Amino acid sequence: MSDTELTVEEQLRKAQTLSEALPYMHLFAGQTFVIKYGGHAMGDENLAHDFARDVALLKQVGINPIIVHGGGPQIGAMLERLKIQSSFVDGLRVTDKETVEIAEMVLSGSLNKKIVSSINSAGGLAVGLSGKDGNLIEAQKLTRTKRDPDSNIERILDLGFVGEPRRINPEILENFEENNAIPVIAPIGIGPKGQTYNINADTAAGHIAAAIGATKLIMMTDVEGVLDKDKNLISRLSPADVKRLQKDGTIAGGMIPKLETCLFALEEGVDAATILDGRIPHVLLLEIFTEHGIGTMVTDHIN
Ligand SMILES: Nc1ncnc2c1ncn2[C@@H]1O[C@H](COP(=O)(O)OP(=O)(O)O)[C@@H](O)[C@H]1O
Ligand SMILES: CC(=O)N[C@@H](CCC(=O)OP(=O)(O)O)C(=O)O
Repeated sequence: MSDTELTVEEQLRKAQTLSEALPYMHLFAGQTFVIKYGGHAMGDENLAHDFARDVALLKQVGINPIIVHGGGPQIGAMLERLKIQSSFVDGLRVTDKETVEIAEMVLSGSLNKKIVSSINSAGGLAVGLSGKDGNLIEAQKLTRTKRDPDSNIERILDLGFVGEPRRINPEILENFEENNAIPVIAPIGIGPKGQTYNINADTAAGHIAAAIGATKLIMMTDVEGVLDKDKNLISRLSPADVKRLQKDGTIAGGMIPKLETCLFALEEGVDAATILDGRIPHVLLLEIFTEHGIGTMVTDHIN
């Protein structure tokens, strides 16, 4: 519908919404937000288009958005096409030599470029890179342990080429900021011997947010936010709440690395970490520029 077809009330409401955004624009100008764009959130063409426009808008109003993207479902589809089996432990893909090659190809290749070109078509200046570029994400093999409930013995799980960031070198991102560019980062890390590591995108986003002193970490996924046992949305969580939900099994699968990352980011000085429903059109704008945020906010400041 064009603006001329709107009633006066509808036009006024539009103007009001824009005007309400002004204090947030002032508040956030010059701040850096790390936005994790999940593989599930990027499935729908219209939503992907909205996302790209929102990111371009953030940059236009003086916020510095840094995009870290996932692509779990897209890696899964490629593995299936190639008839390669895949399994997950606590939301992390067990990654052998063949799988890490596919993960890198999908994440740093077509998927990264799709997001870049979509933001550029929306008027932004996006540049794609992986954690290997500029040594952005130096990684090491992730070690995960699990306690056997029967024997109470702690076992080391071998997840193959799953990495965790060891050191983030954010200098390359500063160059992007100086040139008004929006970095779009694929979560692939480089090991000490040049190995390629597959890093969970939430984990990569959290480490990048911590290393650059981001104000906010925003994670876009395919659920409303964190749900309780009765499937009701939990709007705010303290770190202690997260630990309790983890212990009683309310959170599982992909929500585990997401919330672990939120806790890590808060400990490292990020103000707030928010999990948002990427299925809602323009969810980023709603979260950032309106009084009532949506989704689940993990924060130390519970009032
Ligand atoms: N308590 C919970 N609340 C919400 N989602 C949960 C919860 N526990 C497990 N999940 C699962 O976590 C998923 C989100 O993680 P994931 O699939 O890795 O998303 P993404 O690809 O966006 O990173 C949800 O789709 C849901 O299946
Ligand atoms: C180690 C690990 O699990 N890596 C992930 C990387 C992509 C990712 O995290 O994508 P989403 O955010 O869309 O889930 C994977 O292979 O699926």
